[in-house]
Amino acid sequence: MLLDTNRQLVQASTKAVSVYRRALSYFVADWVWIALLLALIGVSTCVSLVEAWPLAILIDSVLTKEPRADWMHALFLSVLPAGKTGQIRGLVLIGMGLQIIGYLAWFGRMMINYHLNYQGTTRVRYDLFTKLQYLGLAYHRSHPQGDAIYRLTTDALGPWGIMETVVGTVVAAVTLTVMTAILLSWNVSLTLAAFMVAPLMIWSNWRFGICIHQRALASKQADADLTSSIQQAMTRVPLAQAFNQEPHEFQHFRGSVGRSVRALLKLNVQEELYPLARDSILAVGGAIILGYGGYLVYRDQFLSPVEAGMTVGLLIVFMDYIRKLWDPLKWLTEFIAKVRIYEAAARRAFQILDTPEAVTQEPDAKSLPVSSRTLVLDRVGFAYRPGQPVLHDLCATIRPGEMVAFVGPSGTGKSTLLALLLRLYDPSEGSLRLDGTDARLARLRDVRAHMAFVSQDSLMLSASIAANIAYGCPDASRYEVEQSAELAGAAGFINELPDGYDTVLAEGGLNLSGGQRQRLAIARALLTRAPFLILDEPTSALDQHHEQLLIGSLQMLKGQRTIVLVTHRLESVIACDQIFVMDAGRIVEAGTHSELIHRGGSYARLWSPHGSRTEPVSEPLRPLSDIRLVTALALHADEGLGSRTAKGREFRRGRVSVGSDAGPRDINARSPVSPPGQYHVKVSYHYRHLSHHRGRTSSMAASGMSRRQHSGFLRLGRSISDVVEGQPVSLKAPHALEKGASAAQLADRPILHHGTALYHNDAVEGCHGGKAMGNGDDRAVLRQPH
Ligand SMILES: Nc1ncnc2c1ncn2[C@@H]1O[C@H](COP(=O)(O)OP(=O)(O)OP(=O)(O)O)[C@@H](O)[C@H]1O
Repeated sequence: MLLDTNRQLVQASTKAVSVYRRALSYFVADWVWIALLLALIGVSTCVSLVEAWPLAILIDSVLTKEPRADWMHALFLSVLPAGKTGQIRGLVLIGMGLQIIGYLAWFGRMMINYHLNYQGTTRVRYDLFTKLQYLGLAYHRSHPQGDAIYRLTTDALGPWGIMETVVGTVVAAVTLTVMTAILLSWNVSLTLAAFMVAPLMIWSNWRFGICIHQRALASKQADADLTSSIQQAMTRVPLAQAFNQEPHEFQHFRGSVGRSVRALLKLNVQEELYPLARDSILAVGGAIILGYGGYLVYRDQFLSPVEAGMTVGLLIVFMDYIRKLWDPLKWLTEFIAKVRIYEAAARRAFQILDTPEAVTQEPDAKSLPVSSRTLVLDRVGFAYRPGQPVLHDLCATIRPGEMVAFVGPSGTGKSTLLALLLRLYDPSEGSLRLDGTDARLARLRDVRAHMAFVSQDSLMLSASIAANIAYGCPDASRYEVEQSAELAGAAGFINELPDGYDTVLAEGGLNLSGGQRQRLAIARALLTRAPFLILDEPTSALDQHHEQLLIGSLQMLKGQRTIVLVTHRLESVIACDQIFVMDAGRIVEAGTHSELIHRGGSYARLWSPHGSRTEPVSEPLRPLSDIRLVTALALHADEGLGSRTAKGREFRRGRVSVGSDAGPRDINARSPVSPPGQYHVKVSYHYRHLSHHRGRTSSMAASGMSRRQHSGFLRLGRSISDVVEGQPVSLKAPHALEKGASAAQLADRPILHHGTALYHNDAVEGCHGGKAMGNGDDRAVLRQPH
């Protein structure tokens, strides 16, 4: 039993020593400053040892006929002039000089102390912050944010506290030894009398030290709880308001404040009792020295004069030394209690540094340059907690440029799988491979650089919209930022804000709607140009119109980027190359939309649980004749350039070329316009005026053919090949295809804004949304040609 206790004690002290060593290691780089600090401490100590001496010399050697003969008096007198007034002046100057040197040394010590404190603590905070940034979701989800903030701000001071306490204690031990030796050399009995109060000092230091330590810890904990509870309450404000829980929240807050105040008060009582006890003991010590020392002076100077006996000057020095003994004694007796407070704080800080990371990088991890790659899930399994797997045996191959979706009921592990793709966790079983390389064997940064992620919660910074979009790509130009916003369907609402892209968002982007935040998050991901776009419920907060726009944009990116989509909105996955249906952590079906519908399994049931949802695609899509788009674009171009009407003109040989990342290409009947998105469009066409005569239209022979050519930006909401008869399609274009107009200037405008009359071959059957130009909600219904 005793052996066990001893072993535990040894283990505890070994651990403590390792904490101290680790804490001190943060100051090793500042060894020059530490050496200077020690030198200044030496100066201060020497000054404090001699500063009472000028008065003693004055009384015992200058203001008497017979100067004392000991070495200290001899030393002082040797530097003083011979005359009494000169000696008095000299002593005044020495006393003043000592005081000034003492203050300067103190000032230097304080400055170095601050410097060391800030340098070391900054290093600890850098380490902590970096570690917190890299710690996995598992850590952050299981620890309150307030706790991390407290450790980073307050506990990070622990290593400096240890450093300060250790240095202070070493200096105190040296000072105490030197003072005791000096006192003993002068007068043993008075020194022993003076030390009669030492046990009391030690006891009071020990007793208050422990008590203050415990109460400081309790107060720290109460403070940390208060910070956490405020931080959590702030995030719950909307919830509290919605459920009328403000009074309850206040009660909760009052409870936390009460606990913090009570803990602080208990600490304050001890902190104030301590100097009371200290001063009382000092008063007792002072009385003993004054009484006994006074008696010794009386005895040695008057009763039976002794040459080397006690003098008034020596008594003054004694009184001064005894007062100064308190500090080193205090340091020594408080050492344990004090260092424990800092040790506890340092431990809490080091706990974070020692937390194992959920995802680590192998020392010889491979570099994996960013490139389009085939992603293979090879029998992937994962468990958050041992023995409770949430993913089982997932197998899939996702080729570059494919758009794939994972769908299935809530809680089946879709988001968990996305977290594995981002390497926020590593699979417990099986592997994820990028072009055959196990993601675990590649550099973490490289794997993550392949992925642009849109999370469910669309986190926003308190910064401008442009900065929010450019978060993952800070070097992006304003034009690129605007293009991403355009693709994500965010440009419309951004341009309507008074400060546009420079609008500064409130914390968490709370001055935007959920859908607007989601579109910004999508723009942010699109801007990174990472080959994989990972989207977790990207349309959950979008209305149907913006959902369509986004899906259109994603389809446009198909082929250029690999898109991995998790969604419950099955309309979004129709165009996916592969749809993986998950249930209870397994992939239970895989295929295209029509394959899965025809199979009549889980997907078909998800799609139409009660047989009520209309299946939108039962036949393979038939593209509209692209020439109609050409004509429509040509007509629109003409409209956009200010012609009052397209009526009265006949258009011929329309030619539209579009510029995309792959370079400009012509659109004609053989090269269908696909996919949707934003294009730089050049339109050239020939036309001639028509004359209307009694309801019949004929060519105005005299006018002949004219040629027009224009260019600008055009946004095409959906691929023409996806247009399904009877379904609304959003064909958006700027109101003018002007030369040199920027994407931002050209806000969404309806291309099909005047109804059928403008368009040939009945491509447009109708248009709702009004005739006004600039109504961004206009939609047209295209009809398949017969
Ligand atoms: N950090 C976590 N620790 C422990 N279990 C978790 C954690 N995150 C999720 N889970 C559990 O893992 C399972 C899968 O969750 P996940 O969020 O991946 O499902 P999901 O299919 O994305 O759900 P939803 O469609 O509702 O978003 C759930 O049972 C969930 O409770």
